[in-house]
Amino acid sequence: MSSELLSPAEMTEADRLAIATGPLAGIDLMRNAGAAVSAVVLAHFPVASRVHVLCGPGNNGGDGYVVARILRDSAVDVAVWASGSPKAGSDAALAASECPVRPRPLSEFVAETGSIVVDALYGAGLSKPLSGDAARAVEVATELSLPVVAVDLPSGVSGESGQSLGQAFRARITVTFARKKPGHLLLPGREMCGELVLADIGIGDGIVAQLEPRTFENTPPLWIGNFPVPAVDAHKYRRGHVGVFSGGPSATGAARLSALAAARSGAGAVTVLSPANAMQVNAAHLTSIMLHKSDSVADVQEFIGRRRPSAFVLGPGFGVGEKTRDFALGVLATGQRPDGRVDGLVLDADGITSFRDAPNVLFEAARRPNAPALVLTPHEGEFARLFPDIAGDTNLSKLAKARTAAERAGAIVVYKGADTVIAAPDGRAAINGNGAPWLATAGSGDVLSGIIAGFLAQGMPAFEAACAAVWIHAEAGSRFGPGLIAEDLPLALLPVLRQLAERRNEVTAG
Ligand SMILES: NC(=O)C1=CN([C@@H]2O[C@H](COP(=O)(O)OP(=O)(O)OC[C@H]3O[C@@H](n4cnc5c(N)ncnc54)[C@H](O)[C@@H]3O)[C@@H](O)[C@H]2O)[C@@H](O)CC1
Ligand SMILES: [K+]
Repeated sequence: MSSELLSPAEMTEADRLAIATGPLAGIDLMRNAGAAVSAVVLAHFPVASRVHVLCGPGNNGGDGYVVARILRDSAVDVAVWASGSPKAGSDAALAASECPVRPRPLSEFVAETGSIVVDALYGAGLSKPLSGDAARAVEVATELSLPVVAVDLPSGVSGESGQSLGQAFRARITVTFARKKPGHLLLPGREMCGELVLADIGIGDGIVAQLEPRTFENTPPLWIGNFPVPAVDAHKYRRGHVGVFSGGPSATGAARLSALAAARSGAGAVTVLSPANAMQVNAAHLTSIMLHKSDSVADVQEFIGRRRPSAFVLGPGFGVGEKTRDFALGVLATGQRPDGRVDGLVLDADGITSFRDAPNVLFEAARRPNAPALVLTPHEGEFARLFPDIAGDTNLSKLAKARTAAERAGAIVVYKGADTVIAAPDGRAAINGNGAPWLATAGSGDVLSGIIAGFLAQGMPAFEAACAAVWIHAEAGSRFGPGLIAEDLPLALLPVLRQLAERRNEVTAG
């Protein structure tokens, strides 16, 4: 499955395995990589006056020497600027020996407007910030606004984290090999890469499978097989019943947004659980969505026992405090009760913040055997409240942070942002790449929580439910575009859901 992502270390291992297994040798993979990059350069910049290929000392530089040879063979005016020379006997040294363009030292690098830069300085092997000649080369390219085609990764960007420690190339196009890396999707890496091209260099799916990757790009193939489509004889309660907790009389809108989203994502029934003093305002705004008074944990338990909801949303507009903690722990404790177990709880916003002083109480409840699946949906600030030490660890990427948090909490963690990461306690994680700035609008997160609960209620496993919801929410937002407000989102889901339902049917039929 090509939604797998490989860390730089995993990619090195994939290279090693592929070479050990044959039939391709290291130099063949390098020639394929160089050929893929040259094809991109020729296709995108057919009238470039000159191509400057910057070659580092490792295999990334090796790819660069192949590019220079192929472009020269295609009658392109090519200059090669080298930082150090490849180790004797390496694939890169062989590629350099086959390159007819005599390299000049990177320290003398000069370029002219109208030319193109191929950045083959460092890729997977980047081990420290760019300095000296490499940093100056970034400045030259930036100053002249030269289009940069990056080999594997823009030099200076970490394939692991997407962070750049110092200077880094900002590429127009990045050509990577076999599988994308986390740094291609995590910010700011995603932006530094420009357009991303994934090239097959002959590392087979079987080789990648041997590594058992646990990180994925969040795209439909990851979860379409679990995407819920109602059976012909569907009954509304068999399509799942979602309960959404409403805040007090002046904070009811968030819960209604969640409720509407849960309903639109296919839950057969949705109930807003409202404090007595907000019943009237909720009643005035609800039609197909049901309303139930609930002021205490006992009220919630009575509702669960009688109405058998399968998933809850708690947090949007609910307020921070003891009542929130009691309700969350009450729902999680249904795993220990004979009279109605709930499948899942989505804890968002105030639901998360309420546990800032006692996160372990929440995590212990989520870890108890048979407990409902807990899905936490923090943005950066909320994440730091629940996991201050993880949030503050500058050695961890956003991916590693979400993964560590999920393991600690025994919960699915949806670490929101323009590069949302979804992580499961079993180590799986997905990075979302279809986010759009239009989604940064009040109430957008409430809608996301509702979609997750809607899928949980329909029996989708929690990791897949969270991944699907994040992708669909982002897709709906980016298709809607400018002017989007949260009220628009539940309806904007429809064309996205329709296409997915059709695709799911094809998967089932096929
Ligand atoms: N056989 C293979 O392993 C293949 C590798 N490929 C290419 O090989 C690359 C990885 O090659 P390498 O592992 O040799 O790593 P790199 O070529 O990315 O860099 C390794 C070298 O650069 C030095 N270095 C790293 N960061 C530096 C910095 N900021 N300043 C100065 N020196 C620095 C390291 O000490 C090391 O000597 C991939 O990105 C890809 O482009 C492709 O050719 C496909 C086949
Ligand atoms: K590079």
